[in-house]
Amino acid sequence: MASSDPPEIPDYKTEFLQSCLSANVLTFGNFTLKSGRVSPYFFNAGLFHTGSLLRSISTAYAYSIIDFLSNTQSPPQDFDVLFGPAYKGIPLACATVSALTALAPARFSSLSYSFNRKEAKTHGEAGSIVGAPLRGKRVVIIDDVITAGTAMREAIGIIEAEGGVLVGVIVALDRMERMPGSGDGAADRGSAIGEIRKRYGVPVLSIVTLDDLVGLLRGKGDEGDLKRLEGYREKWLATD
Ligand SMILES: O=P(O)(O)OC[C@H]1O[C@H](OP(=O)(O)OP(=O)(O)O)[C@H](O)[C@@H]1O
Ligand SMILES: O=C(O)c1cc(=O)[nH]c(=O)[nH]1
Repeated sequence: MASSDPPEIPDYKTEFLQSCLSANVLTFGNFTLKSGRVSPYFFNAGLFHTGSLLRSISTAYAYSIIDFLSNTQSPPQDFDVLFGPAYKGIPLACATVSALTALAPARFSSLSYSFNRKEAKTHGEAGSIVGAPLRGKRVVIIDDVITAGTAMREAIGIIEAEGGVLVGVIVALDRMERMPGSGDGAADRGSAIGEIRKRYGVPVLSIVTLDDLVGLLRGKGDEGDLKRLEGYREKWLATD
């Protein structure tokens, strides 16, 4: 491999990126993000809505978790609950618990899922948590992306309020960008992912990164999209 070539990535990551592109989960244009930042690309996990696409994304999350656990000695070696923040995290948590159990039943068949309601229910079982109760449980959060970290901070707050212990986070795509906020222009600004790692001392995994996407698009994707993506990465690339 020539030194200028992008590093090789495992097959499951390439297949995952290809399925994102063919299902338009990854699209190119002008998108206003939750934080207000305008991005030339967007990851819409809601489009993984068929059985085979859901299976593809959940298997990719499951491989990433198993890869991580088999290559590290540091905690967490085990966790009890996969928590998917409403709304897009919900099917991701359910499907990934199922994928982990299918791939490694001895290890994961008693893993649970859990998610929050955006509005608390006041009748029937009431409350805002659906699935496994979190009290005393080791919890991993699963979501699609983290940009400013607002959704993730909210999810961590819910887990803490319910008495759970955060032991890890996994997202599909690491956008590798600086946290939007007051210091947008500052060269030393880190990512929301980096902040979570530092603040909570937990691993934050991703199936793929923006670098993986750029590597795949080089020579294959639309030249204009690739240029805009590279320009955006150069402008907002995080320092951590
Ligand atoms: O890091 P942030 O700046 O918070 O942005 C990322 C979050 O934004 C989107 O969710 P959103 O809150 O739009 O809700 P949804 O899942 O209901 O679409 C996305 O699914 C992430 O959870
Ligand atoms: O930052 C966001 O709001 C965001 C980015 C992205 O790629 N996908 C998404 O659902 N939200």
